[in-house]
Amino acid sequence: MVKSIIAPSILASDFANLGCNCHRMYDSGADWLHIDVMDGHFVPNISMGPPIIDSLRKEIPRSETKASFFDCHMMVSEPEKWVPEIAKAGGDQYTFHYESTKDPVALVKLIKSHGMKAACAVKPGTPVDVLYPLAEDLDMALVMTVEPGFGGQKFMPEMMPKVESLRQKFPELNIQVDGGLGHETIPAAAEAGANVIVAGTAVFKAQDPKEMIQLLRNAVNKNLKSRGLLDE
Ligand SMILES: O=C(CO)[C@H](O)[C@H](O)COP(=O)(O)O
Repeated sequence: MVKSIIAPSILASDFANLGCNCHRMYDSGADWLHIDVMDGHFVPNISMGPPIIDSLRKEIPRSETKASFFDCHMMVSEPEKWVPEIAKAGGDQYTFHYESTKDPVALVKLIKSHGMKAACAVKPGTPVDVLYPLAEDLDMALVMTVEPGFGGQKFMPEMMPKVESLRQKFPELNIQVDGGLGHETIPAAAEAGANVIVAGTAVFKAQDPKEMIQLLRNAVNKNLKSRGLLDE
């Protein structure tokens, strides 16, 4: 069984008011915060790193009763290098790109040995079957629905067969989609079986983030229910 998980991407936040905006997301019903770490090498953009995660963790301590999960999407070369620092800064999940490592199995072990959940992402040009041998050991698979590097891009519906194949093969796996998700594109992602939705622009720029988060959740729950997979 799986749950709907809505993870606003803080890349779309006003960085001058980051802490405040993150509280607003959790207060609006977000389950996770999606934290995009970019190194200017694996992707053509630089965003944020361990010092910002550390500050956010001080602002949003881990809690049994309130949402506080930090989902760190590592768009970096040499992902092995940053595992200890992200763990120390307060990351809960470490998503590396399949394309960025020679030894994904060893990397999954390293991430888990640092007390984090391990997830693996594929870029649009990477076939999803590279994830199949890893899936049993992963806490989540991420199917990118834009080329990684920038927020506000157009959703790629042609990635949906990847999501559907993963859901067919691994019914209980957390399957995340990231890039261009919002009210027009959520039906396709939900129908394909995605249960973890990253949305930056759609949620942060919404007049009512709470309403947007609920809209995304409703679409996911409807599909999971129809598959008999919804963890209520
Ligand atoms: O990983 C990312 C970019 O590489 C972002 O998380 C993603 O693009 C979300 O932003 P938006 O919802 O605005 O498309």
